[in-house]
Parts: sequence; structure tokens; C-alpha cells
Amino acid sequence: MNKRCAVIGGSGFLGRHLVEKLLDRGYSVSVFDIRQIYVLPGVTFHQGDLCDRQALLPALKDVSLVFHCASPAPASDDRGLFERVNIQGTRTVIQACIEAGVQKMVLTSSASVVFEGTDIKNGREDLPYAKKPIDYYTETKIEQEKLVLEACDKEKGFLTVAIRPHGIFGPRDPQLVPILVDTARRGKMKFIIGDGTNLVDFTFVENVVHGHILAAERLRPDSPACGKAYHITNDEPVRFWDFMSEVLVGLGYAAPRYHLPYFLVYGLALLLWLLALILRPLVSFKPTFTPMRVALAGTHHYYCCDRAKQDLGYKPVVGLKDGITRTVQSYPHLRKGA
Ligand SMILES: NC(=O)C1=CN([C@@H]2O[C@H](COP(=O)(O)OP(=O)(O)OC[C@H]3O[C@@H](n4cnc5c(N)ncnc54)[C@H](OP(=O)(O)O)[C@@H]3O)[C@@H](O)[C@H]2O)C=CC1
Ligand SMILES: CC(C)=CCC[C@@H](C)[C@H]1CC[C@H]2C3=C(CC[C@]12C)[C@@]1(C)CCC(=O)C[C@@H]1CC3
Repeated sequence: MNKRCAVIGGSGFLGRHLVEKLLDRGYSVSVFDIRQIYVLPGVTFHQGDLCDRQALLPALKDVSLVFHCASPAPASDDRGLFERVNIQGTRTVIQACIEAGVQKMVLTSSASVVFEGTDIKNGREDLPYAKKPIDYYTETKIEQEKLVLEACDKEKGFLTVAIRPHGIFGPRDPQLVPILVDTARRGKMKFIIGDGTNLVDFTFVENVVHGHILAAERLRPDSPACGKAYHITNDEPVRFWDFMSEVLVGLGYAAPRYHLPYFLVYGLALLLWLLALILRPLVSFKPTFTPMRVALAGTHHYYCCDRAKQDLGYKPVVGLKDGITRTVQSYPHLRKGA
């Protein structure tokens, strides 16, 4: 097995952290992404759309291991785009990998594939996929995971595994902290949705990277990981609103204080989402409090990662407190008054 791998989505938040760690561990890396935003020794860049097989093939040349962590951002809420990239595009990635002789593929899936907006406490990987996924992102992540796990074929020498992280945060995250701060700056982060006691997983990006690399290195024909999905979390469920408050206060903003009933906010979010959908041809507006975000903010959703501990030898490498401190320090430009 050579130490040349490819990271599809390697310009993104998780992808770039993964590339940096792979380089530290002596891999040479081929990055495939729709955009190029950095240059690093040991990395060759291939810019293109993963739905284009001809564009993918040069990036997979002499590569034995592929990490697929590209996806449109959940905030885009664009059904056509999610279906094209996450479903058809993933089919194309699998075909291209087989054609190029890649032996192993690690998919970044999401723990949300089992989330339907109701409480999940210590959820294990054998929970059924969401029958009524809340958004198009989740709907297409489910199909994507199925495609990748079903493609695992020991006879053909193509092994696959899926990592299901939850609530990734850390330096350079374009989503969680920036959206939180933007919401606070617009004066909309004063309210706690529900009673504020709901526990959730937030996972520091380096733990997610660690889970991916362990999965890749443990994936062999005789390994229990073949064709399986693994939750990767910080293994420290935290109250959603305590986590948000810690980040906000760390950046100089006030923590939310006033409570609003969960079902009232969820109903309003659903109404706004429908309105945005109906009016889309005339005006375009993106509500901050989408049904998915409200559901995530007001329910329990934390997952058990015993399977990853047992099969992959996984253990978080950065604790939650440390992760929050490092994250807050990495956003000086988002501090209040900056
Ligand atoms: N962030 C989180 O909390 C969680 C994320 N995940 C999963 O982790 C993975 C990485 O997420 P994250 O790093 O946060 O996301 P990012 O948006 O930061 O990274 C994804 C990268 O993929 C690129 N990309 C999108 N479409 C294509 C395409 N058609 N062809 C090539 N490249 C493309 C993006 O480019 P561009 O930005 O231009 O679209 C971006 O550079 C995703 O699969 C996501 O579903 C799972 C659980 C939680
Ligand atoms: C209520 C509100 C507006 C809070 C601001 C923070 C949110 C933007 C994040 C809180 C939980 C995050 C999360 C994701 C995106 C950002 C949040 C909603 C994901 C949906 C990203 C993609 C996934 O696969 C699952 C994540 C769950 C947690």
C-alpha cells in the first residue's frame, strides 16, 4: 500500500485539516476540489467538479486511498445541487475510484442521517436512517452513505467505510461560529429555544480527522470496518445552549437568556421556510432559523462512539474545553467590536 492518497473536498474546512494531518503522517496528497485556496508542499491540486469523471481521474492516478469529504453547504438548501453532487457525484467518484484502481475509500457522512427532529440519546449506528429527513442535505447524505457502503467489495479489492461526525467545530470553520456570530450581531441570539437542557455532540475538527485516518489505516479485507459506518464525536455531550453561550461569551457577546417554547419556534421556522420556497421566483431570502437549525437547537442529539473505539481504536485527542478555547482564539476578527 503506497502512502499516496486523495482528498476530495480538500479545500474545505474538514478537508484542509485532514490534508495537514496526512502530510504530518508522511502521506503525499492529491487534493480535488471545486476551488483552490491554499498551496502546501507535498500537495498537488486538481481543480474541478466531482461530477466530472474525466476531471477526477488525473487526481486519482497512483492513489491507493481516497477520502471523500466534499458536499455543498447545508445552508444552500438547493435540492438540485445536493442531488447532483451528493448522489450522482458520489456515484461518479465511486466509478472513477474503481477505474483508477483505488483500494480504499473513506466517506465523510454525518450523524444526522438518523436525525428526524426528535430526541436521540446515545444513538448507535444501528438506528434506522431517517424516514422523514428534515432537509435536502440530510436526504442526500443518506443516499450518499448507502451508495458508498454498498460499493464495498472485497472480491474486487475496493473497500469502503463511512465516518459520521456530528457538529464539527474548530479553527477556519465557515459555518458554526460565523453563523452564530452573525446571528448575535443582528441581535437574534437573545433567546434559548426550549428549556435549554438538551444535550448534543459538538466535535472538535482534529478528533474528526483522527477518526478518518484510523478508519483508513484499519480498513483491510479482514477488518470489521468494511462497509460499515462509525460515529465520531468528542464523547462529551454538552448542553447545546451552554456550548453556544461559551463561544459567544468567549468572543465578547452576551449569552442568550430568554426562553421561547420549542414548538412555537419550530412552527414559525417551518412557515418561514415554506414562504421562502413559494416566493423564491420573486424574492430570495434565507431565514436564519431554519426548521433543521431549530430542531438541532431544541432536541437531544448525541451519539455513542463505542463501535469506533472497539473496531478502530478511536479515542478523542482534544477535549471539548480545549477545543472551544482554541476555536475562540482562532477568530479574532469575529470578536465583538473587531
Ligand atoms: N461541518 C459539520 O458540522 C459537518 C460536516 N459533515 C460533512 O463533512 C464534510 C466536510 O464538511 P465541511 O468541511 O464542513 O464543508 P466545506 O463546505 O468546508 O467543505 C466542502 C468542500 O467541498 C467542495 N465542493 C462542494 N461541491 C463540490 C463539487 N461538486 N466538486 C468538488 N468539490 C466540491 C466545497 O467547495 P465550495 O465551498 O465552493 O462549495 C468545499 O471546498 C461534508 O461531507 C459534510 O457533509 C458531516 C457532519 C457535520
Ligand atoms: C440556532 C442557531 C441559528 C444557531 C447557530 C449555530 C448553527 C448554525 C449550528 C449549530 C449546530 C450546527 C450543526 C450543523 C450546521 C451548523 C449548526 C446548525 C450541521 C447541520 C452541519 C452538517 C451536518 O452534517 C450536521 C450538523 C449538525 C450541527
